[in-house]
Amino acid sequence: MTEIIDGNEVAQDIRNGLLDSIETLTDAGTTPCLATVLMNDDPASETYVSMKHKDCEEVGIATRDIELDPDTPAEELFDTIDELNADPEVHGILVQMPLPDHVDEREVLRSIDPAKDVDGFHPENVGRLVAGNARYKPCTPHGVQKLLAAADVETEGAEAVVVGRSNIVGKPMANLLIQKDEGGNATTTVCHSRTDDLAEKTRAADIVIAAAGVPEMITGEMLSEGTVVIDVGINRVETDEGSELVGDVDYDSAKEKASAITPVPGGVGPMTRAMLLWNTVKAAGDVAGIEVDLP
Ligand SMILES: Nc1nc2c(c(=O)[nH]1)N[C@@H](CN(C=O)c1ccc(C(=O)N[C@@H](CCC(=O)O)C(=O)O)cc1)CN2
Repeated sequence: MTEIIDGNEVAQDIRNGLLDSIETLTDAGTTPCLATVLMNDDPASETYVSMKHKDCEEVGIATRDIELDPDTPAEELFDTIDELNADPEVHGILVQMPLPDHVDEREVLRSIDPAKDVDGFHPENVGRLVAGNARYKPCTPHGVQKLLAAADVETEGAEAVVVGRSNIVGKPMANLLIQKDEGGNATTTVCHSRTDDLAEKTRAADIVIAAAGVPEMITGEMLSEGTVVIDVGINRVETDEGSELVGDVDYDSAKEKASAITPVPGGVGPMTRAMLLWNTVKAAGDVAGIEVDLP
């Protein structure tokens, strides 16, 4: 029987597990607060940002919602970030990706105060992660670790294959998997568009994490019996019946081989949002000097 790892359920557990810490912080005068900056008019990004606000509202995290027209000069975005950096009531800042072409994404990430960088994308935070001293684990890979733990998947000693080498998912995911921590100690291979014989690599894996951004590219015949399959892809594709969300895994054929698999939607996506709340509560705890209990 293949286990379907329910991301909505695990994310709800994470949100519930944050409630006491949020209450403690709020009672001590530090209500955790997340500021989001949206500078694109992609409907998917708008959906993600509004879901993040709804999640915050559900658990008692305050929010600031900043929307900039995609044509806004980059300087205005930097001024906005400077203001949020200086605002003592804001603990976490998230600039929704992607950004318009005229804005240098790296410069934007560098301009966020690393202590408020709840995405974990600032070079200082990337460096800390790689060095095994993470301040904030990036939300999607951290969410994947929580999903694996919820499904009792042992990473220690496992052969893990990460398909994709993005800065948001592939690279930090591989880094977390090789750390000497819980959810790490895996023998990890990173595959990408130049990998020779991808199927050979995925067939040798105990855990496959698909994060290539290519709809349904990992099929059942690329997997061995009993593989754990985590699908990070979120691709909107047009079908005869209209548009549909699919992952980077061909769910039906992969499910035939997998011992456990995440669906899309309802797998990794909700966890990305839950771990953002986690990082925001951590950020507020650090500011308040209160050691919060994190689930
Ligand atoms: N600053 C950031 N930008 C982006 C990130 C990020 O981590 N930080 N990741 C992705 C998108 N993303 C977060 O913003 C994200 C994607 C999907 C979901 C989600 O909940 N998906 C649902 C389905 C939602 C739907 O119906 O469309 C699911 O999978 O069940 C949340 C966050 C790019 N940008």
